[in-house]
Amino acid sequence: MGTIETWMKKHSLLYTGATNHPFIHSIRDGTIDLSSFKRWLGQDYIFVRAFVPFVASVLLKLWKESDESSDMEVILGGMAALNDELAWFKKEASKRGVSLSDIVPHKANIRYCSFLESLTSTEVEYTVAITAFWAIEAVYQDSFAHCLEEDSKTPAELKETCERWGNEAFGQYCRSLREIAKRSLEKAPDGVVSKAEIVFLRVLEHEVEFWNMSRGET
Ligand SMILES: Cc1ncc(CNC=O)c(N)n1
Repeated sequence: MGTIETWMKKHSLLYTGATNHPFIHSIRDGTIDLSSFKRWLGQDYIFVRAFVPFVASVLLKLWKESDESSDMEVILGGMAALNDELAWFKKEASKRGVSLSDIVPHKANIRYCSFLESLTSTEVEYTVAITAFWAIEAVYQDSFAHCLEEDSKTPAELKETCERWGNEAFGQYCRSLREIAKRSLEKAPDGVVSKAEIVFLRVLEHEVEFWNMSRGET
């Protein structure tokens, strides 16, 4: 059994907590209030701005540490998509009257962004960073895909947001990242695999905190 498959079984409660959070349920059942959505939008814009340099650091580690040449295209493609994503946040914010330049980062967001920054250190192995990258993307894919399911009551004005991360192409991209992480973990020494597992769990915890914050709970 693959390392990631094992982790998913072992930590399924936490993974489900991150991907079936009450914030996501409230989108899925149409009970979300607009203020929560706007809070999430502004905070996520700040997060994505910190995510870009993190992805750049993954590319740098790949170039230095990995011989798997096709991995670069996948990660570079992800980075290019973040360019569109930042433009989308700006458009969406202006449509909803959210001023992105006035957003004050929330504590949970600051903690998550600092965690990302800590992973950019040259001391952190490529295997560990690519595992985090996959987990961060996979949580959004699985979460927002729930909001697009057959029986969901996602409000029409939130469909576009859910499709951004819940669409099939993003799903395929996440499967590619998982495959890259899986192969890297297979070749890594036990100590690095252990570090990657801890980082995987930290990502899930940060994602749960991020949703809590978006609901206005912390
Ligand atoms: C908090 C959080 N986690 C994951 C993502 C998805 N990655 C890039 O958009 C995101 N936007 N925000």
